[in-house]
Amino acid sequence: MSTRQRRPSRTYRRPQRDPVRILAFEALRAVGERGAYANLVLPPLLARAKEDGEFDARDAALATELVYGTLRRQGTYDAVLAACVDRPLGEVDPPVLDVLSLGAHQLLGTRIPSHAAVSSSVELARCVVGDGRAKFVNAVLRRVAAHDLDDWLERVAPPYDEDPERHLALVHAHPRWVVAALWDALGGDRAGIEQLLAADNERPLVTLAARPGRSTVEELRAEPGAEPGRWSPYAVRLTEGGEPGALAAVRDGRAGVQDEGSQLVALALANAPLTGPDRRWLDGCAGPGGKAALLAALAAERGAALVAAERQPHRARLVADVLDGNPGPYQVVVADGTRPAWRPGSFDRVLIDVPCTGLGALRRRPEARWRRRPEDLDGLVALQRELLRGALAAVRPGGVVGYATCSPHLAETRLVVADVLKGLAGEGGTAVERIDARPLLPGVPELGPGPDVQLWPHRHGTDAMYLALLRRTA
Ligand SMILES: C[S@@+](CC[C@H](N)C(=O)[O-])C[C@H]1O[C@@H](n2cnc3c(N)ncnc32)[C@H](O)[C@@H]1O
Repeated sequence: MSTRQRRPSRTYRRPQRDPVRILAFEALRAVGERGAYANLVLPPLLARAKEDGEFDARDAALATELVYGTLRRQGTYDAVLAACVDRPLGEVDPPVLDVLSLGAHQLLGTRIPSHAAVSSSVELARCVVGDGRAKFVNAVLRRVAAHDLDDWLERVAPPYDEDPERHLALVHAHPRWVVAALWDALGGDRAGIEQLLAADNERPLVTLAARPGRSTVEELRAEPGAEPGRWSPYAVRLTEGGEPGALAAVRDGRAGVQDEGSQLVALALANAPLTGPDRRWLDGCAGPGGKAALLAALAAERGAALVAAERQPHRARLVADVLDGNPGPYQVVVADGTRPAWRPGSFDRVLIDVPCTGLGALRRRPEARWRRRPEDLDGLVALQRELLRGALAAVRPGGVVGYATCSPHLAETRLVVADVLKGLAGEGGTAVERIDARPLLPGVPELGPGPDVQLWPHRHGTDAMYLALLRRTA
């Protein structure tokens, strides 16, 4: 018999499974690995967790905050993590990096106590990437936990006076090129751009639009915490959150979830002065159909009909769903606005809400700022010009076109309009005059020098929508 004493083996402890953090990790993986959108990935994951009885409302709120916060501040957390990892972050396995980012957010962006943030991240790592890498996660997050966010920003961001754009990029978690583009569009001093960048990091209230003739603001205000919007007569803001999809009016399509900026764009186009008949309206980039639904309802009140055109068949189907039940005539068509399926001069009013970088809607798409590249602009701007030319061909002389983007990037807003108008002037055919859009957004202050309008999250509480109104004169 051996006389050797056996060392007591360390008893293996199973990792603690935390459904909230596992779900947040799954959502981050879907966004990072499959290019999914957090606002689309998260709701079905949350619904399943609730159905399985794993989640209550507080768990859902925490999971949402962890996913949105981690994605939104990714650039800042990457800079902090890079200072705590002894190899380039690109060499860290993406799932491990997701665990680290989630941990960094809990440590630096929430009130979760440091010990709980580290230990829950280590347990998560044990569940999803294994015990070996959990040790690495533990070591890195302990380094992160040594400082608070302000301390870290002083360490990783250059002083403002040395490099203002990089400073703001790290402090407010935006890519540098986005800071530069937003600042160009906004103009002004440091205070304005800081307010805008900070507003981009706030989750907006859910806003509903009561579609005229189908539901009323009074009906929607019966919801707990519902308040009238700030600018649109059809808007209701849900100040206590909740699930808008559960509301009967939203479920039946009589109301929709729609930012007030989008409502204002549709309203301004609908109210822009024109000469001659006002019966045929076109939404040339209609999918998924938010503005088309408001326009179709307004058109119905005035005895006009809306054609809603969309190039992608699956998005055209979404438009058809949204318009179903509209009280007046409408048609949904799959059509490419650069090669119109209608005769020139067919419409009295045309909205062209073009595909864009979406830099005006960063509040609701937390990952978008990191995914977009400045190179994306080339293709988008070329398409935007083509679509605006197509819209001007589609409207009859005397009719109006609204050119809208949910980006304030000057290359997508003023420069597109200026380029197209310059081109038309050289051609000597179609003639266009600009309409001052500002009086068509009554009561809304600080819309810019005109004649176009630019809304801003920090000034108006809306997405940064842009609208130029053009009337064909020949
Ligand atoms: C910014 S979204 C429009 C949002 C929509 N107006 C709303 O309020 O729900 C732009 C839409 O234009 C569509 N699109 C892109 N290229 C197009 C084209 N050449 N012709 C028509 N639609 C196009 C995209 O598929 C996308 O659905």
